[in-house]
Amino acid sequence: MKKYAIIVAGGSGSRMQSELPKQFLVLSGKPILLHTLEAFHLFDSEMELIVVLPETHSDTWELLKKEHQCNIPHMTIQGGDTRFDSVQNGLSSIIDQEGLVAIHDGARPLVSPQVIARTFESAEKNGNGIAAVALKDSLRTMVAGENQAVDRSSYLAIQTPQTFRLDLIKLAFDKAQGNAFTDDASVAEADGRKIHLVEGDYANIKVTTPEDLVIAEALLKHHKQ
Ligand SMILES: Nc1ccn([C@@H]2O[C@H](COP(=O)(O)OP(=O)(O)OP(=O)(O)O)[C@@H](O)[C@H]2O)c(=O)n1
Ligand SMILES: C[C@](O)(CO)[C@H](O)COP(=O)(O)O
Repeated sequence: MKKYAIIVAGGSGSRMQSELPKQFLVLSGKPILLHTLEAFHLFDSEMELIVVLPETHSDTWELLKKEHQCNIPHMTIQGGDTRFDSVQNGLSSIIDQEGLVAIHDGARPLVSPQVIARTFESAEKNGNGIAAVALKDSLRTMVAGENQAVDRSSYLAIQTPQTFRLDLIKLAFDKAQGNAFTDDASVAEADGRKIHLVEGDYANIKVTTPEDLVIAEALLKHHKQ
């Protein structure tokens, strides 16, 4: 089946508190977004890659691509106000109804070929494949201003890629009410789909706050050894 990847990099990175959106920051000699793009190209050089960018930063990406001699073929499109809107723009750019599409955060540069493969295998078999890992910390819930322990084995941390049969995820996004979904599995679930989890990877972090830059840089160096 034909494979696509939508790499969403349309955010402003407000929690990173950096003027330049975090996906363009350089780690281990390359912009975060370029590490992410390379991970998908390395997994399958035939896959169609779509990069979603902030409205105000298509020039930034063009300059970075030149500077880092990026020759990976990919299409770029404009993002929206929320992650949901950016994914929807990405999906609308795909004319095909048949195929599989991985949706991945541009801010997760450490995704491995094994994790990408697991999500595609599950999507081919079950309609979707969502990367997830067990929690390492204990959890508490807030109830009426008070906190109380919960059983952490009842919860999982959800990552990307989140990979789907193209027709199913396009339909789910078209039917979705509002844009407050924090991930794509929730959109598919709201359309009545059973969600199929596959093993993610603790190294597949989402670069979100400043200390994540230090962790991601160390992991990237370690991966290249
Ligand atoms: N309107 C948006 C918002 C987010 N994203 C992308 O979705 C991924 C996960 O979002 P997050 O880590 O929250 O990124 P930001 O929204 O940029 O960060 P923040 O919430 O700190 O502002 C990122 O790769 C981000 O670029 C997007 O494509 N379009
Ligand atoms: C999609 C995601 O990375 C799965 O963990 C996450 O939900 C994105 O959340 P954010 O608030 O947009 O960073």
